Amino acid sequence: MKTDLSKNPHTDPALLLRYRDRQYAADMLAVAIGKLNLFTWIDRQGQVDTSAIAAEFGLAARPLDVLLTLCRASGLVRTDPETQQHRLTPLASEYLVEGSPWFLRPYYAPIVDSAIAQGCLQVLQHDRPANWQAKDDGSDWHESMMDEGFAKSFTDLMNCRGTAMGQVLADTVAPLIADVSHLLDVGGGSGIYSSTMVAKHPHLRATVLEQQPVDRLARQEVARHGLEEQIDVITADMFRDAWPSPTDCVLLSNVLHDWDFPEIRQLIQRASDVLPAGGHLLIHETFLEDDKSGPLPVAEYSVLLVNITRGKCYSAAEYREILEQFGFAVGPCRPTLSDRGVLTAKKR
Ligand SMILES: C[S@@+](CC[C@H](N)C(=O)[O-])C[C@H]1O[C@@H](n2cnc3c(N)ncnc32)[C@H](O)[C@@H]1O
Repeated sequence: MKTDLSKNPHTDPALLLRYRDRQYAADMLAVAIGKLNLFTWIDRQGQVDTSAIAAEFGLAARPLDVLLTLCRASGLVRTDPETQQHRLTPLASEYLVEGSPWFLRPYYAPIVDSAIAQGCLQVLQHDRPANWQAKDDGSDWHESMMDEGFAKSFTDLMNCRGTAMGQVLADTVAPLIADVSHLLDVGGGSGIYSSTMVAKHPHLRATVLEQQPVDRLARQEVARHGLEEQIDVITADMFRDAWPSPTDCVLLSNVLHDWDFPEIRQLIQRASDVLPAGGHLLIHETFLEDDKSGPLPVAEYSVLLVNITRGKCYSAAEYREILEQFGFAVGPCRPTLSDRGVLTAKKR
């Protein structure tokens, strides 16, 4: 059935997405409390920096950053902005330190050995994404996306989320899109963001760049919306193949959070290479606050991402630093819908 993509919802589905997006956070906390006894150790030290925690528990940098972000956002740890030393808050001191009369470790015992908690511990120690929802074949999300059945189900997941979000994104960037003629939607999934953008801004043309087998799903969806004249879908590897040009606006929607810093730099460099001076880059994501003390829903979502992908949630400040290195003048980060936002940058 064809959807009117120019029609926005009247409500924000944030609560519904948060239930799903926070699914791994409780188990990650259970590991910190029940397996590592992290808070008792920090209490005994008084204050510690990240490298001391990594060395004591043998934890990898990417997942440890996600865990500490969750602890800050949950009001359990405070990090001094000058020294980057971590200390417990009174909440953690009272309830998460062995010897306290109010110690809550037994409360987490039922989930400390759950499949998700075991995955969290593996990721913390080995920096390897566990499998997607304990899939039997042990594939991580990136490998699973090559499988036709998994790719269909996950693309459906992103597509249903993207319909409302794409409409709001298209409105949020409307002043900027007025001067854009061709959008390149890299890792565009079902093409829903190109579709909503074109539906709202009929002067616009778009290209969705996707890998197999998602490219076929994108073609089907674009056809279902009757937008084949305005949107084409090309099959390419975003890291290896040339990005199509000319384009005056690149969209990276929910793509960078799948990757670690080397891949993020590579994708931003490729965007910089393909854009003319004055061209735009739109990063549509869940952004952490610059000091990584929240927001809690984004810190919780980051736990899910670190478990299933090679990425996590980043702050706008982290993206800003890379964007400036690759010749972008970075604009504001504007909220869109459901804890998401868009960071805009203009090629100098
Ligand atoms: C998290 S999804 C985001 C989809 C869509 N942009 C959205 O916001 O819903 C990431 C997408 O990147 C695609 N992708 C991953 N690696 C890729 C590669 N090497 N080349 C092209 N696309 C890739 C995946 O197939 C997937 O559709």
